[in-house]
Amino acid sequence: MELKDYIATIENYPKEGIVFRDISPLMADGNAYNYAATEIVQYARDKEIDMVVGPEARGFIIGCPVAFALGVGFAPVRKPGKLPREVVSATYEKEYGTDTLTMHADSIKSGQRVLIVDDLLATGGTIGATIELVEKMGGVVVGCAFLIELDELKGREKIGDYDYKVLMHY
Ligand SMILES: O=P(O)(O)OC[C@H]1O[C@H](OP(=O)(O)OP(=O)(O)O)[C@H](O)[C@@H]1O
Ligand SMILES: Nc1ncnc2[nH]cnc12
Repeated sequence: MELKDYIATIENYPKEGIVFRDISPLMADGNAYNYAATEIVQYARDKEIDMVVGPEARGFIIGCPVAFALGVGFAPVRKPGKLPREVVSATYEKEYGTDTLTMHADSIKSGQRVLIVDDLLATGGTIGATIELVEKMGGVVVGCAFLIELDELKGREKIGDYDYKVLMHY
């Protein structure tokens, strides 16, 4: 299946100069959605994953079906103020200023093997902070999977030597 047929490209959204890659046509097509999630499940199958972790909001869309298919739990990464119990936090640099992500402090047990799933890798700030959060709780990041990588933004550098899988490059 040619997954790029299910990605909409919107120029100058949400700001002038940004080329937005929209996954909603892929989500709207049952075969494409199933195919994409299954590709990630196959990547993860032999990694003995204990938990899938995904950043809000689009990381939930692809991370939850992957966790369900693997028969493991899903732990959300959220923006500050959204989780009601004790959290761990990680702050990362954005193009202008900083941003913070949080997870419930008990959402990963020490030694658990974690797959991080998100829709898109851009500058890598989100994946870098998510790896930091998982490791703060003693989790072991055994893989990272994305539908899309925007190669020019070099988010790959934030992943370093961690294993990763991408279904589409732009
Ligand atoms: O590699 P980065 O530069 O960190 O960018 C990638 C992140 O940006 C988008 O999420 P966004 O923060 O727009 O939130 P959303 O999923 O709620 O739309 C995308 O879903 C990734 O999580
Ligand atoms: N160009 C882009 N398209 C869609 N989601 C994004 N998240 C960060 N950059 C993005």
